[in-house]
Amino acid sequence: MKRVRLLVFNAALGVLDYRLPEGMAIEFGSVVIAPLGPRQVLGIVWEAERLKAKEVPDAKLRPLLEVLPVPPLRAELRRLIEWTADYYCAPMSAVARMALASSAALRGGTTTTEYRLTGEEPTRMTPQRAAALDALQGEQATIRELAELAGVSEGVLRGMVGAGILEPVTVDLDRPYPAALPDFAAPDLNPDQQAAADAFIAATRGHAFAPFLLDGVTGSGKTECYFEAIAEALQLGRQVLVLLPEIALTENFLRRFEHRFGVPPVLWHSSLKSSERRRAWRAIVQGQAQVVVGARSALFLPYANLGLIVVDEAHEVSFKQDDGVRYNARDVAVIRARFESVPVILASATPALESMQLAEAGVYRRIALPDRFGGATLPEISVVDLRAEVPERGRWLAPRLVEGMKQRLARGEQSLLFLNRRGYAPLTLCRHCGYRFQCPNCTAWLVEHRFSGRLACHHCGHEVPVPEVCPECGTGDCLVACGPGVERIADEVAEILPEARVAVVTSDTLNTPEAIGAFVAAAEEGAIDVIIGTQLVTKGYHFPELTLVGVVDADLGLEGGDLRAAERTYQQVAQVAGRAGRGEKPGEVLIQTRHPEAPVIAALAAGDRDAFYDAEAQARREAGAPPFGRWAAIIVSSEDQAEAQMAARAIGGTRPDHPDIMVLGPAPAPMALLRGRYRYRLLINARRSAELQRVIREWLDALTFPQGVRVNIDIDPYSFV
Ligand SMILES: Nc1ncnc2c1ncn2[C@@H]1O[C@H](COP(=O)(O)OP(=O)(O)OP(=O)(O)O)[C@@H](O)[C@H]1O
Ligand SMILES: [Zn+2]
Repeated sequence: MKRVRLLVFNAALGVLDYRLPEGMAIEFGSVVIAPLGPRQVLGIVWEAERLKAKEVPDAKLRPLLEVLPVPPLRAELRRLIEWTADYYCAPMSAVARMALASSAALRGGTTTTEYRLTGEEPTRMTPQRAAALDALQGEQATIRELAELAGVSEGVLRGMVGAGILEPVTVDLDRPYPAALPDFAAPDLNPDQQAAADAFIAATRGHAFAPFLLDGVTGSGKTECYFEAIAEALQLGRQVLVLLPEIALTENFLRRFEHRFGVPPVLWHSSLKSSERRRAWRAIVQGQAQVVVGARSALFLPYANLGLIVVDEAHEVSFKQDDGVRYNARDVAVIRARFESVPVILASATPALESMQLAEAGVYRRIALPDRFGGATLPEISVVDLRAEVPERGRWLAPRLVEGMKQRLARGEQSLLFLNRRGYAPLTLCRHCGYRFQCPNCTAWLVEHRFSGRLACHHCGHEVPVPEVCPECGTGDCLVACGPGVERIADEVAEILPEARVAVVTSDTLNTPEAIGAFVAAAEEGAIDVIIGTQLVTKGYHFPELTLVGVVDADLGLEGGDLRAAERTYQQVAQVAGRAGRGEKPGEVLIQTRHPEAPVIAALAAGDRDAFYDAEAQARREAGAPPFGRWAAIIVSSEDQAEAQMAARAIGGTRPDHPDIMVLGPAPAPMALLRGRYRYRLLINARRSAELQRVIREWLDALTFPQGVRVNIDIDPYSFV
């Protein structure tokens, strides 16, 4: 009899033993189906000595049912799953789920059925059918996805299939992706770039763990350098993973990649259609997908023969996942590279302090690109002290910035205004009674969006139409907007530069690949004079005619208790400043602030990056903050406030007594109510030497909580709300 230990996809059970039936062939990493009570469960065959399970006598073991027809997860990936679960105190099954990503892809079947419009007019028209006809032009997807797109029920669409208005199409999931050509359009690199590329190429050939920090100023051509390493991996027949911080950047990357290698890379992100997802996953496990570019979820996929990992814009906070498994994709990418014995390149113009520190300690090899490519110079940065240079009443742009924009418009150049606030105004209140619009589910104001005529919560998605009268006092026409969002700045620009063509760029307006593509094309063609955007436009883009950048409110990021607030402000402003003057014409940056004396603003104005990093490192060292000490958070939540508070107190009351660990709280979270759940937080500060995870696990494992209470552990937290 042979015993098999499974990691099962059920967080409560975790690990279970089974019997291997006669004639069934498995290996470690095989993906299998096993019985669980009256149901079935997915599992991965694991090394028994690495997973603890409840001892069950042989006679009681039930047999495995089936081995799925996919390659077993390789040992390197199994080790990564173990490491991630252990480090982030997450269930292993939750981590492993990210490797499998699509249960449909596991189930044989190399084709699937999608539907599209036939062009046939319905003989019986209904409002739903009309809506579907309208929304589904040019679309092809499963019934469920089409129903979502069109906002009608699946039943309506099935009826349309019956009536011949929609037709099925068989999609081949194993049709190969076209081959990328390493020599399609190789650039001439300048000497610095060549040195960087040579180091990356040698490491890629070497097939050993080699972490790099590619620290190059904005516009230095970091992408071109790591493209050379990708070309080398392609020559060697090895796969490459490129992680980008957000989907919005992939469109731009795609175009550059295609320009360099002749074909687009394979995309991976959360909004892929199910057929695209299945096709990509299968090509990834079979090694046919050569270069995969994606958001952080691409990190755990079962690559057949990974040869290189690139993390671009590696300083970005969005690499940290803030729900489910709370991992940092940048850090786990380095760990994956170590298990896979491959190089990993972290690229950024504004590296995280943590990465700088590791480079200084010699753990990462730092490769510098100190100059912009092609003789372009870094922009001239100056500070606009809003206390001295006051914008006109009811306006937000200081006269100097307005003047600069007028000049750019007259010269046919572009300006970019950065304000990290979506919508029209962050707070709306009643002039008559002072009523403030607040989200019923969250500790947050509702943000007015004039484009859509709605008040929206940016945390839970709650939305209401902007009311005619105040819901509190019933007065009409009494709502006042407080503070600016990008939409309000757009109104101001329309008043001061009525002839300017303006694009507002936020996740509300740029939410599809088509919209992003159209924006980039318009900006490149010079069809846009003024871009007004959130952090979405701060990085990655290259518009040669853009010569003026205005930071509308540099103080915004410094509010709130985030321990990395100064660093984040530095990065955002330096990145957005880096969009100016990338072509032949020099760039200018104006930073509006009420605190010109703040160290981060002063460092930005002086262009003194080292001074900023030194001061920041010093402050963190004194606070025992990362990378010198460590933080962890425990977040307790429940729909019942008393229950949440009690659970938080129980945790606080049993805090470990440990010389290297300090526990702060529990206290109500700054976001005390989020999506209808009451939240309490504990913050843990530890020395690097403390076995932080073990201490937290033992501490919490000893407690039991009511059903409705969720206790989340956040190791190396970025969010302090
Ligand atoms: N060797 C080269 N030959 C031709 N064009 C180049 C070369 N190096 C860089 N460029 C061009 O210069 C521009 C800036 O390069 P790139 O966008 O890679 O810079 P970056 O370092 O990633 O900047 P950022 O951090 O600001 O995004 C791009 O349009 C790129 O195509
Ligand atoms: Zn809300």
